[in-house]
Amino acid sequence: MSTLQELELAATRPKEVYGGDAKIVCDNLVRIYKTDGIEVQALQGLDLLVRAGELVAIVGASGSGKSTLLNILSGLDTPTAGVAKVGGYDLLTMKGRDRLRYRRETVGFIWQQTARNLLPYLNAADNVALPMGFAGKKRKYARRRSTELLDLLGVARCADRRPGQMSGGEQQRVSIAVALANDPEVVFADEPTGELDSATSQQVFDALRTANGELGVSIVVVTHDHEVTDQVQRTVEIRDGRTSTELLRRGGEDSTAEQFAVLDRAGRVQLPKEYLDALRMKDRVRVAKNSDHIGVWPDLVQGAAGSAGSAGSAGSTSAPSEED
Ligand SMILES: Nc1ncnc2c1ncn2[C@@H]1O[C@H](COP(=O)(O)OP(=O)(O)OP(=O)(O)O)[C@@H](O)[C@H]1O
Repeated sequence: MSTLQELELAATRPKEVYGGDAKIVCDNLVRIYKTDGIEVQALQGLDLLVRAGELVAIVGASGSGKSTLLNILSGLDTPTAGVAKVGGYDLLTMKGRDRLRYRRETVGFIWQQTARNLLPYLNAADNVALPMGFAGKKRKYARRRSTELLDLLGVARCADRRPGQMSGGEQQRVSIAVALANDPEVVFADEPTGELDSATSQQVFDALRTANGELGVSIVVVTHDHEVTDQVQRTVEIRDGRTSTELLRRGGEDSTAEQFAVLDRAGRVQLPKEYLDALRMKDRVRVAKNSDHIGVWPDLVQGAAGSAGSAGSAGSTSAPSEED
């Protein structure tokens, strides 16, 4: 039993903060839309951590909640409940002036439609210099940084061209330079290659990787395209408003990706639907702890009887084999 002194000490000890020093922390994020009295839970307790310097893809089918998440992380929408923090900004409590500074200096954006990224009547150099002007940077500095960024992303030749005089891939690479102009901590890219062919998409991803590697900026790419997995080290899948599985690519470019399930703070794991369907797992599964893994088996008795909820049935199934 704890002494009073021990309890007092525990109470004064700083609590461990979820996510620690992660650049993006989403903890049990909920967004409910209400239209005509009908509620839609677009995000249903989403957890996500993105560390400094990571290049992460967030994928999900249409309606899974990607745009909702992106709108919250970009400061355009406010979540209903939960925690959402980016670069130290609390997105639930952030107000007017902070919101402006956050959107101008802490994060950068690349949208699918070029028209949202670049002004058609400015050349590439001026497009990149523009956000620096808004942030109060000197013209000379803006010029120099604009040249450096266009050079880094392989589009120095476009400096004097307007968007209409560039290819789609060049426009997106200039858009990356615009997003990086104010040296943000995180860049969000919404379907950045959605309108491009695969060779051009490759160039855009090469540019994103260069920005990530050379400048150390965290980059989050949101897309419905699962092929993106080949381009990044970590892919997080959203399903039904929650992060479900992660694919991690450890090692070099040619390494194969390993699939992981997300384990939340309450110990919940969402198993991939195809695994559940293949083994006809429903309502309840048997679990057993082994020295180095936890096994999960279908409840065979329940499956055979077609019944759900009969107490004790899990205990009466045959013992799982160690091969699983
Ligand atoms: N403004 C809104 N009002 C009501 N429901 C909404 C609103 N925006 C999104 N939803 C609903 O929330 C859920 C998640 O939508 P969201 O747009 O975030 O998904 P998504 O993964 O971005 O889909 P897509 O790839 O098609 O853009 C969907 O069921 C959608 O119908």
